[in-house]
Amino acid sequence: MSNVQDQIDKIEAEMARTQKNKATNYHLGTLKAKLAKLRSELLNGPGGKSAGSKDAGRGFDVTKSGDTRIGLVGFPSVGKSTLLTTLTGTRSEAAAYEFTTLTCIPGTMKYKGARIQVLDLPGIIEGAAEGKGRGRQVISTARTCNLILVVLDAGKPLTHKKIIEAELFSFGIRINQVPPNIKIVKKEAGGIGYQEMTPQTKGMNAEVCRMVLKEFKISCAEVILREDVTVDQFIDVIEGNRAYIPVLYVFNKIDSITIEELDILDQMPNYVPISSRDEWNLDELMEEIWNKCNMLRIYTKPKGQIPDYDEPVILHSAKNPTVEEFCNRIHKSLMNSFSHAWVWGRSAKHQPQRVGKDHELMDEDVVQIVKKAG
Ligand SMILES: Nc1nc2c(ncn2[C@@H]2O[C@H](COP(=O)(O)OP(=O)(O)OP(=O)(O)O)[C@@H](O)[C@H]2O)c(=O)[nH]1
Repeated sequence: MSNVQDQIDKIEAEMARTQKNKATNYHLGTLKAKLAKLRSELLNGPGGKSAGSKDAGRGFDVTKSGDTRIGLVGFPSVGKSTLLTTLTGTRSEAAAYEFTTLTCIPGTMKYKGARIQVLDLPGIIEGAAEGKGRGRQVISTARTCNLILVVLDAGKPLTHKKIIEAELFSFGIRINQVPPNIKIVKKEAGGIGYQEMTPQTKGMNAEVCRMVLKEFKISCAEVILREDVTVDQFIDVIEGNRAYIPVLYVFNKIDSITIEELDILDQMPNYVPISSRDEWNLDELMEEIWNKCNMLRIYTKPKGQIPDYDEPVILHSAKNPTVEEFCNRIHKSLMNSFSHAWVWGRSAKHQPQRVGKDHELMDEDVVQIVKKAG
């Protein structure tokens, strides 16, 4: 373990020493590939690619207890525990049991009918300070979060933000990014085919592509870059086990800074100022959490009954989910007996509208599933 960490430190030091210019571009690409491989090894064990790969394609993922899971990350004493208690009230014993081995402290809150599980992920930054011993389970739990709140002390230097971002990056977590539009098809023969659909301005070219692929022992593949990407993004697609998670920066303790200081912080994207001690601005925080998680509420309506408005089915998606995705969220086998559905709400052209499995739902629609006869 420490041996791998030593190698990582060495490469990071070499990269810091290397001046960035055209001549060193290829070398830096190779170093980045080496670094990515070592980080994977540190996370998953030698040769292992498994730990994170299962959740890489999360879309309508169902979390264990609750509809949505959010994780709190921050340096000691920034106010994570205070925030967790303010948001979730008393801690749930049942949920605590689930995580005894993780040293994650969970709580649950309800917002707009969704049960949101909030986890404190303490190991992450302590691990960063020591440079080793990051709890692997805490990291894999962080990777399953629908949203990460980076909690910062508004009175402390912004370098803390950078350190946390670097940590999350090294765990294979990509914050506030979408997966890059790159296609890589491995082949048996024929060498490397390289195509740019858009001119590359961030360091990619045919030679860098070839050298990075070589590091990953890929000698035959078709590569198509459909957008302007960085070498890091290219490596992300080769490794294929990245978790793309939205992040909100929560600046706590704004009760102890001046209005002028607050104005400066205000320029930052994805940021919410709060005081968890004085309970300032928590409404905005909840609304931002809701928006960032891309949650949709779909109400179910059993035949002949009024819809269940207390317990919506929660779906996560940046785009509108289909009726089929809704059914799969309720039960894996439901589609086998699906005939059609009745939909009331914003997605329906008339109320109700009879729809098939491909109909796209909108927030707060009401759906009644009709099963096949027999
Ligand atoms: N002024 C002010 N102090 C706060 C606020 N929130 C928390 N604190 C104080 O900050 C200190 C640390 O708060 P905690 O909630 O224990 O912080 P933590 O991030 O959980 O700390 P660790 O458990 O060490 O990781 C406590 O003394 C809190 O009373 C706030 O909004 N304003």
